[in-house]
Amino acid sequence: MEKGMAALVPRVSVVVFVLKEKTVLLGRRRSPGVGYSEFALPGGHLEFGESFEECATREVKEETGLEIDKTEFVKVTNNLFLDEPKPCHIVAILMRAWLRNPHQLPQNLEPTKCDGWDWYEWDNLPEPLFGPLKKMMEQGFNPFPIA
Ligand SMILES: Nc1ncnc2c1ncn2[C@H]1C[C@H](O)[C@@H](COP(=O)(O)OP(=O)(O)OP(=O)(O)O)O1
Ligand SMILES: [Mg+2]
Repeated sequence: MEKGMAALVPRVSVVVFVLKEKTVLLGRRRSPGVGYSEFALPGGHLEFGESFEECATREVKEETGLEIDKTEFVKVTNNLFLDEPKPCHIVAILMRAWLRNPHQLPQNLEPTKCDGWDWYEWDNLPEPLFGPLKKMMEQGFNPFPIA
């Protein structure tokens, strides 16, 4: 490999459908890079030694202040962003969870990364939606458990 060139490796991200009644929590991304200005789920990179549930709990807390409960795995996706200025390959672990206290409000704790958080119905999602999320929605995925 050329000197000074970072190795390109896949990374693992944990992203969370935080569910409240019939809605899911989304925020508009402000961090430079993939999904800039698009609506996406809270989440981030899995840290060394973490379980998926621990990572979900930590990322949601860091980004929104919300405490989640009943966190469970729903799906894994393989995401290639090869045409980006900084190409990346993300294995996304999608989790779902509910609020520990249904009255707790989301806070925008990382305002350089996100415009703010709000609840949206799955049938009426905001645009522009982050690519991987849009694809899942178009394929008929639904994050809510079957009643
Ligand atoms: N729904 C999704 N499907 C696939 N990939 C996603 C999804 N949501 C986010 N990602 C990707 C985008 C990013 O490349 C990656 C990490 O998320 P991101 O929010 O950018 O990290 P972060 O800055 O919050 O975490 P860290 O501080 O751990 O790096 O996950
Ligand atoms: Mg994040």
